[in-house]
Amino acid sequence: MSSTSASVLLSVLKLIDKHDLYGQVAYPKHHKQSDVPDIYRLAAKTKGVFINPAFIEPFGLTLIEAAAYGLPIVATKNGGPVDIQQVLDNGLLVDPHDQQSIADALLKLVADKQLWARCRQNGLKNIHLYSWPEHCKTYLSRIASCKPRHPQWQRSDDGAETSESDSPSDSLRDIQDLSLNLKFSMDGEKSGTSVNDNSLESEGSIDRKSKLESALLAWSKGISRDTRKAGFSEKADHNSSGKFPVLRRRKHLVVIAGL
Ligand SMILES: O=c1ccn([C@@H]2O[C@H](COP(=O)(O)OP(=O)(O)O[C@H]3O[C@H](CO)[C@@H](O)[C@H](O)[C@H]3O)[C@@H](O)[C@H]2O)c(=O)[nH]1
Ligand SMILES: O=P(O)(O)OC[C@H]1O[C@](O)(CO)[C@@H](O)[C@@H]1O
Repeated sequence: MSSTSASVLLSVLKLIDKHDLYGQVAYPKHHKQSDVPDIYRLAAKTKGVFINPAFIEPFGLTLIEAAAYGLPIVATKNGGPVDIQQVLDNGLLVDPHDQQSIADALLKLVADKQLWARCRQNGLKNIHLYSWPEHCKTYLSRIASCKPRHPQWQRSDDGAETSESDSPSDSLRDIQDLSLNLKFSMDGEKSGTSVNDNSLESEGSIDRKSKLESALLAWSKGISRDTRKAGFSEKADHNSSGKFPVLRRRKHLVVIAGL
C-alpha cells in the first residue's frame, strides 16, 4: 500500500476508534471497477447517501453515477456539483470546509425519509438529462442561439452561404445517425449495421482493445468511402444512399472515442 493510502486508512481507523464506530463502517482496502455498481446499489438499498466533499470538484461524474442508482447525494458547493444539483435536484450542497454543515446535511437526508425518497426519485427521473443524445441536444441548441450574434458563421469556408441542411434540426438528426452507427459493443458484438467489416467477429485470440481498434479503423474506412461517395466536391451527389447520411451534409467530422 502506498504511504498516502496508508495514511488515509490510518486516519479512518483512528476516527472509527474515536467515535466508537466499530462494526458500522466498511473500509474495503481495494475494489475492482466492476464492484463499483454494487457499492452504489448497496448504499441505495440501505437508504444511504453518497457524499463528495471535494474542496473543488471540476465536474463530478460520481454524482451522476450515484443518481443513476437512486442514491441521494451530498456534494461540495464548489464546482460542477452546483450544475448537477440544478439539473437532477437529488440532494444537498455543502461547504466542504464546514464540518458541521456536512454532518447536518448527511443527517438530514438520512433522517428525513420523505426528503430521501424525493431525492432518490428526482435523480432517477432526471438522470436521462445526462445521456449523450440529451447532452448533444443542449450543446447544439446553445450553439444555435449563438449564431445570430456571429453572422459570419452563416458563411462556409469557401464563402458560399451555408445550406439549409446545416440547421440545428439537421444536426440533431445527425446525432441520431451517429449514435446508431457508433453503437459498438465492448464485448465484441456489433449492434449497428454500419460496420461493414467482420473485424468484430474475428477469432477470440484478438483482445478487446484490438477488436475495438479494428472496428474503429473499419468504420473510418467506411467514412472515407462514403465521404467520396457523398462527393464533398463541387458535384455533390445528393441522392447518395451511403450508410452515413450525416456525411452527405458535413465537411468535417470529429470522432471522440474512449477506450
Ligand atoms: O476507487 C475508485 C474511484 C473512482 N472510480 C471510478 O472512476 C471514475 C472517475 O472517478 P473520480 O474520482 O471522479 O475521478 P478523477 O479522475 O479523480 O476526477 C476527474 O474526472 C472525473 C470524470 O470525468 C470528473 O467527474 C472529476 O470532476 C474530475 O476531477 C468514476 O466512474 C468512478 O466510479 C472507481 O471505479 N474506483
Ligand atoms: O478535495 P480536493 O483536494 O479538492 O480533491 C478533489 C478531487 O478529488 C476528486 O473528487 C477525486 O479524485 C476529483 O474529482 C477532484 O478533482
